[in-house]
Amino acid sequence: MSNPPGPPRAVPPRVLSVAGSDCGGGAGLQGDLKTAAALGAYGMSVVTAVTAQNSQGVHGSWPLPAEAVRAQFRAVTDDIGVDAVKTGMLASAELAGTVADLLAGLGDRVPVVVDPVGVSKHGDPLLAPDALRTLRERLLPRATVLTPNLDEAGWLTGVRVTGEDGMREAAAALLAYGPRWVLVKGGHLPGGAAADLLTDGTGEHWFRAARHPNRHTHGTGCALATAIAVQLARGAAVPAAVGSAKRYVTGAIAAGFPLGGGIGPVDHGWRSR
Ligand SMILES: Nc1ncnc2c1ncn2[C@@H]1O[C@H](COP(=O)(O)OP(=O)(O)O)[C@@H](O)[C@H]1O
Ligand SMILES: Cc1ncc(COP(=O)(O)O)c(N)n1
Repeated sequence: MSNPPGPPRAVPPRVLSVAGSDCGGGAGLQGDLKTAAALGAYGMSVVTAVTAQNSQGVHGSWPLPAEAVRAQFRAVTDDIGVDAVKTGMLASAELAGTVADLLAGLGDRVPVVVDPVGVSKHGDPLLAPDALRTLRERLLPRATVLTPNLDEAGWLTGVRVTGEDGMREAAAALLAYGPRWVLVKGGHLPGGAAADLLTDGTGEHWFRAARHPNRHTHGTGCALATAIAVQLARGAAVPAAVGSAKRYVTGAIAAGFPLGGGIGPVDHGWRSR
């Protein structure tokens, strides 16, 4: 016996994460899918690389063939469709170029949040050094929002950021590569506040939260970027999307918990506990 047809169901915003797999579940595509689910979106993933990592560090990393990345992307976009994309770990110059090509095929309508992941919280590399140029020249121009932390802003621009003036200088240098907006994350600056600067070159928006002493911050940047993508997928303007994502990640950091013997994960599901 089949169910009688009901009213059409609302479809949640569709968010695609193009990222590395973190088997430990805190960052990468696992963190992205948890974030999307926590915020009521439908998450999908294109795996760029498999990593073996946990709270103590990254113990191995295996990029996928470009063909596998293309096939995953096409499987999603040809059938299911996407309302926003988030990119994270891209592993190599070849994969960064492949992803840039795929995004170009998507057209300009779909917002793209580019998190230029370079190293893990433990300092382990997640991107080959020769990928920098491809990232800068091919990915950054397609970004609706680019979300570097201070180290990433430093290696993308050569600006050493040690304070809020340096964040402004790095943001201006990054805008020259073509992203529509830049969010320089000040999470690693010393001081009592975790302050992030959002700009499109016409003004500044500062997002400040009290710095939480919790050391369990694995996955902060991934959660923030995906939460921005979720709000953009819903049609929010960029400043509103970042404000909402900042509130989400601040709560997730405050609730981060000790799993493993090192840096534990943020709590993606904090709002439902
Ligand atoms: N201890 C903390 N307390 C509150 N917010 C933080 C803390 N650490 C980082 N953040 C915030 O988390 C977000 C991610 O930033 P960050 O940790 O710098 O990124 P990444 O994970 O890329 O290194 C930013 O909004 C930043 O301000
Ligand atoms: C697959 C993958 N992507 C991104 C990060 C960065 O997250 P964090 O900076 O919290 O280590 C990571 N560790 N692993």
